[in-house]
Amino acid sequence: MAALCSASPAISTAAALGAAARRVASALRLPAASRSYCAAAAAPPRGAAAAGTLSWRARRRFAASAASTTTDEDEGVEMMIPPDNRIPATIITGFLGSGKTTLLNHILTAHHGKRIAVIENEYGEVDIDGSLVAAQTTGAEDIMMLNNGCLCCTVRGDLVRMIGELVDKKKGKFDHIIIETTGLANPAPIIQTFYAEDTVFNDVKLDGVVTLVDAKHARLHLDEVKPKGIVNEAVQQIAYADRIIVNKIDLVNEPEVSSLVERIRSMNRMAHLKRAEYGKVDLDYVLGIGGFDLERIESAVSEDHTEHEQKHDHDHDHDHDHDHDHEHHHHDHHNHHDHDHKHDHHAHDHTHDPGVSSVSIVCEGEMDLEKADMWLGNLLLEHSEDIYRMKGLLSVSGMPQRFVFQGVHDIFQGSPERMWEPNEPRINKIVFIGKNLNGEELEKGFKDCLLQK
Ligand SMILES: Nc1nc2c(ncn2[C@@H]2O[C@H](COP(=O)(O)OP(=O)(O)OP(=O)(O)O)[C@@H](O)[C@H]2O)c(=O)[nH]1
Repeated sequence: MAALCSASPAISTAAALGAAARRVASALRLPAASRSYCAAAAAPPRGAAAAGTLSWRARRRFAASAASTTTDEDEGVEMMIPPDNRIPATIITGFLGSGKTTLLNHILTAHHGKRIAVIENEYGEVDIDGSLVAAQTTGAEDIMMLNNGCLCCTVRGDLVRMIGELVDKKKGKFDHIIIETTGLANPAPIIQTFYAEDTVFNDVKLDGVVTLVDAKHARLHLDEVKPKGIVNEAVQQIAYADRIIVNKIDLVNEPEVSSLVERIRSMNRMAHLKRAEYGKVDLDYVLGIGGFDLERIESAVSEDHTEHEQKHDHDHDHDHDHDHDHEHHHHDHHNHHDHDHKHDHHAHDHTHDPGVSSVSIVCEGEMDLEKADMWLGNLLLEHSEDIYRMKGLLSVSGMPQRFVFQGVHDIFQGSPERMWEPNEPRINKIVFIGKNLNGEELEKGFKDCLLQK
């Protein structure tokens, strides 16, 4: 497993810290020769495949995303690496009755030219939803049912088997897989399946997690206090989303929607958010979104901030209607050219929800790789259970490219991306979504990794 970036001295240092730290450490700490290429590692989801396999997977992924910068040292591996033409898969989640099937039906009956295979997980139901039967005759290439339990727990193995079957028997006959989870599913283990299982990982890539939120009832579920150790699925579904659809807005008034949107934003500011009736959104909002592609991370991270600074710009996907005013809006990221000093931005730490929140940190300067390595390693070692989602963009000292990364708990992937422009401000950004996040500590830890001048 340590062979991922084996020349890295940080691996041995981090070994003492344990598996998660070691892998994260190897993700950032690279021998100079391979920095431009091999730059990531993944930790195994709990109970998943061996770490060595995952490291290899990670390497393959990153090589695919940074193939143009291969070094001799890695050529042997690179030659084994196919281009990433795996089939994209979208997870549709959302609490019971939030409108998942309605959205699925909308997708299947729309004219998008995509051939879609559907895996539908109905908890304890036997028959396919009536509306889907109609859809089956039009849009769906294949519909498979998982009826005997919930995807996130008892039938994960069935999901793996079904994806395997789809790929074996029907490869080339469909372009996209949509998985509709039960309303009670926690998306985390389902996401992890895409990284942990060879049969899935080799042929299928996770495109994104789309979460439906019932505008009328969501509050009830979000407020529900669960017994110790039991997750609130409604919260989890929002926290892991790449796209959020606040559905059923016809059933509530505007202030109610706005306050719900504000609350959702406090839990996940990385996801795009739209309001809808009967799941009616543009298809490119939900399909082909690349929420798990490193190439898209920068926009995800950037939008997180521009949203707060461009409250009145409605030209893009975000719902800007949240009316809570942050004190930190005043920085203009576009004016960094005018600054010749280090310009730090404050962490946005939302505390509306005592459980899940998001913390975003932006600061200018160059990261000390070793420090960032150790910090992130230790952080994940101690808090990977609480850190649901993480995305970032770093300016690493000595690395000519921008380094992008994303993570889900202890699964971490990162890669050098495009070159920094000569006059481009070296801005580092990181966004966390999770439980019990301490914004101040995170901000301090992140900024302490900056190279001291
Ligand atoms: N008024 C209103 N009803 C909606 C809307 N979207 C969906 N519904 C209705 O809400 C009910 C539940 O929708 P589904 O799409 O079955 O919800 P689901 O999330 O798949 O439900 P489960 O599979 O049971 O978790 C259906 O009767 C839908 O017709 C909406 O925007 N407005």
